[in-house]
Amino acid sequence: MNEHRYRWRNKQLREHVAVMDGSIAPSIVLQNATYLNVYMKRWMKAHIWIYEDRIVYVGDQLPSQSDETEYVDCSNQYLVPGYIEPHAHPFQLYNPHRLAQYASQSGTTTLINDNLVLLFLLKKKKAFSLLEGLNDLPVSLYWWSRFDSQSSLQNDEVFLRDQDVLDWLQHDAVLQGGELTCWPNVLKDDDRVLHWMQETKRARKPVEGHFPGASERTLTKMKLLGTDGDHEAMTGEEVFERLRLGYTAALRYSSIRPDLPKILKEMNDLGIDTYDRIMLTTDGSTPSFYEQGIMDRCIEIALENNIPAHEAYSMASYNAAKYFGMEHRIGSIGPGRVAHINFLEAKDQPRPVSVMARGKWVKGYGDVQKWKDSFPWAEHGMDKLQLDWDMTDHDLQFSIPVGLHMQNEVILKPYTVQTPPGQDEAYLTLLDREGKWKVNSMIKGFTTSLGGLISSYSNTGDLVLIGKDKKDMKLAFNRMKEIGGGIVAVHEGQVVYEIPLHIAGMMSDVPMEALIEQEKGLKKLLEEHGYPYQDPVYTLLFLSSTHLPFIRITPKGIIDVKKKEVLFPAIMR
Ligand SMILES: Nc1ncnc2[nH]cnc12
Repeated sequence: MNEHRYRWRNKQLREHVAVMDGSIAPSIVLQNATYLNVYMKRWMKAHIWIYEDRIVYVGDQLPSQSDETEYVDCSNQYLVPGYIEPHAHPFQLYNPHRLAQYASQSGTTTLINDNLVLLFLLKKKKAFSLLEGLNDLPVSLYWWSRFDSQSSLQNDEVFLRDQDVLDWLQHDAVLQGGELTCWPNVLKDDDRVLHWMQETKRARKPVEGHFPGASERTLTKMKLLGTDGDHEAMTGEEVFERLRLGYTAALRYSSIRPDLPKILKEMNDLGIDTYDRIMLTTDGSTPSFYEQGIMDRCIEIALENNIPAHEAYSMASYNAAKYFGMEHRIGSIGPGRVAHINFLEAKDQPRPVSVMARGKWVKGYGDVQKWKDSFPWAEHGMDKLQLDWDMTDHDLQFSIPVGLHMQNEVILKPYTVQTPPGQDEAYLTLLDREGKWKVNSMIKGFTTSLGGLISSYSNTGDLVLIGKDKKDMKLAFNRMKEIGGGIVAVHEGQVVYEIPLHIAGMMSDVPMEALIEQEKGLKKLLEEHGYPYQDPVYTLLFLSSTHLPFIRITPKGIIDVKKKEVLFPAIMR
């Protein structure tokens, strides 16, 4: 474990003190800086000394020793702590490495990431070595430990072994337990998850909820069971309730729920003016949503809604650091913290002109840290998808009378399928990526004309097939298999669009800017074929996710979410 990523060794701590004693020169001195002191909620002036990856001094002294020291005159800039994304899903077609690179350019230099995809794709040992490997970046990547698959698997009971979850919870890179997308089961009788929640608290780490539309009673009961935070408030009222009950509330601005402006207006109308337990999150937005920025964009929206600047910047830094019990390391400009610092031209312009991450320049001033172009995913067991089986016509026989009717990108209601399929109905198949089982149904509201679309990107990593033409659907499968995983669209016998996902069929390894264009192309194609909503990638992700109402297609079969009942089981191929 290269621990220095999560803690400094005694030798390093002694060096930091030696810088103060003047026997070692600091690496960088940020001179005449106006910086946000988040502890006292005020802008102050100081010289800030950096040594390697750490802030070692903030005050009016300059170092006696300074050969090799880089002096930076910050007199006409405003310095704020590096931004923290407290609730990242680093696999929405992008991968953790590319997301971190891209996020750092707009000042988000700490991300707390969902481990769900790692649970599906890697055994624990491999996952932990991936976490170490991802530490080659100057940003701070932390993780959370999931307690459920968020779907209904054939092997649900062995998806998460007790000891594995406990090992995840103990890991230095893991800062929280959850998110609790399985909260109804916990409330009912799932003592395994309840045990893991208690183990999380014993480790002095918070438990994150997932309580959309939850009543006061549910929020209270989940508090009694040990939940600390929730990011699902969609109104000012729902934020008020969470704060009143002692939750930390992350306000969301995401591709599927861009609620932040509305929430802030309603919070202002309700007279909420206590922000210490407020964070901001983009909650795993799909690539093109991030063109407008990440946490910097959330701060900008807060400033536009009259949130005091020192509060807005703290929401995206210090408040998150405190929530995770990490304020000794991240979230502020003070001695001892990791040198994540954003340099602004003005207090009301959160998009930094320069970014320092772990004491290295990653944007703007100085010799900018050159990112390694890509990450050795194959060495970490996440290579291209290799299927050793083929689809047959037998896979495309549809007899189930119940289909999934889209109410929006992600809410699905059951309906009685029509024969022959109606204009806005399409065949829907979920195929096991190992080729063992299949589930056939219909989907209403996804497309009115597209011959075939396949996606190896899904909640469980199994293959989602949608289309109006069975030949096109098979062609899409063959092309996806040929390119080693991805999203492929076929129409009238031709491949009309594809997004390669060469990291285990789930993630792309192209730079974010290119991926954003690829996603835009997919959205345009699907719009031309009658997809009526804004976020098709989320539709593909959540078709098999049982944390959303009302009906899902999952590895176990067609599931009634509320009743947790298998309406039509998966069939072995
Ligand atoms: N619960 C979830 N799982 C995966 N990705 C998500 N993006 C937003 N919520 C998510």
